[in-house]
Amino acid sequence: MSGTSAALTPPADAIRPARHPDAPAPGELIGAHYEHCFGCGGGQAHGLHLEARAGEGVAITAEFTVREAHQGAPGLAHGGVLATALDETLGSLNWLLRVIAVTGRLETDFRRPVPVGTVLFLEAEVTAVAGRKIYSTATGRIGGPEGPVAVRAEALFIEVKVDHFIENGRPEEIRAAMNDPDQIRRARAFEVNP
Ligand SMILES: CCCCC/C=C\C/C=C\C/C=C\C/C=C/CCCC(=O)SCCNC(=O)CCNC(=O)[C@H](O)C(C)(C)COP(=O)(O)OP(=O)(O)OC[C@H]1O[C@@H](n2cnc3c(N)ncnc32)[C@H](O)[C@@H]1OP(=O)(O)O
Repeated sequence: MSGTSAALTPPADAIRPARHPDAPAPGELIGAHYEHCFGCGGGQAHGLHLEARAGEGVAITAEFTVREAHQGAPGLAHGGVLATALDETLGSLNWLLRVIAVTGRLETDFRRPVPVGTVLFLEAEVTAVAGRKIYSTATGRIGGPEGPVAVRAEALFIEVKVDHFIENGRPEEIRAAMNDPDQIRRARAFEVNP
């Protein structure tokens, strides 16, 4: 059973997404946007350590290896962790648009169980943009990049100003992120439409 709610259907006046001229080249690895991000950061021992690469157009590919810490049922990935992998991959798309955006809505279909040790091959693309609303879709396959679909998602991201993080985040982490010596990561965390 699957379907998409009305909130994830772009309005009639939505436009096609435009890849930013300075977006990373297709095939280029997109590093972590934040060291302590549970989805992509290297500083999270039990995090997903998801690795994403720029694709053609406004598309991303990513890989995530399910580890013991990611179980829900014995030997199987937790559904929330799989949703995180989809969310993280979808979130990385915004780097190709050079827009800061947060997940407003994420609808997920779980089609096959995903055992520990499995590599999840993810693909995501932006399908439409309407004002601050960014519509996107993602799939996660097992057994190889062309393998069967285990999970898929439709999402709505909402563009925000950097103030969203500064006003809502905990001051300790905000200060530390602003002082990050990695200039690219700092820019990804805090620049708006550079
Ligand atoms: C330490 C700093 C680190 C900073 C990192 C920052 C950036 C990183 C840069 C690059 C990113 C790279 C990778 C990212 C990887 C991460 C992936 C994970 C992403 C996440 O995991 S991120 C966390 C979860 N996420 C939230 O924590 C959001 C909580 N939420 C809110 O903060 C507000 O809710 C907000 C801002 C979303 C909207 O609030 P708002 O006041 O600005 O705007 P408003 O409500 O008016 O909505 C405007 C229009 O969107 C429609 N709309 C809104 N929400 C909707 C919904 N759910 N369903 C259907 N439609 C919706 C309205 O209906 C209206 O539509 P209309 O314009 O047609 O009326």
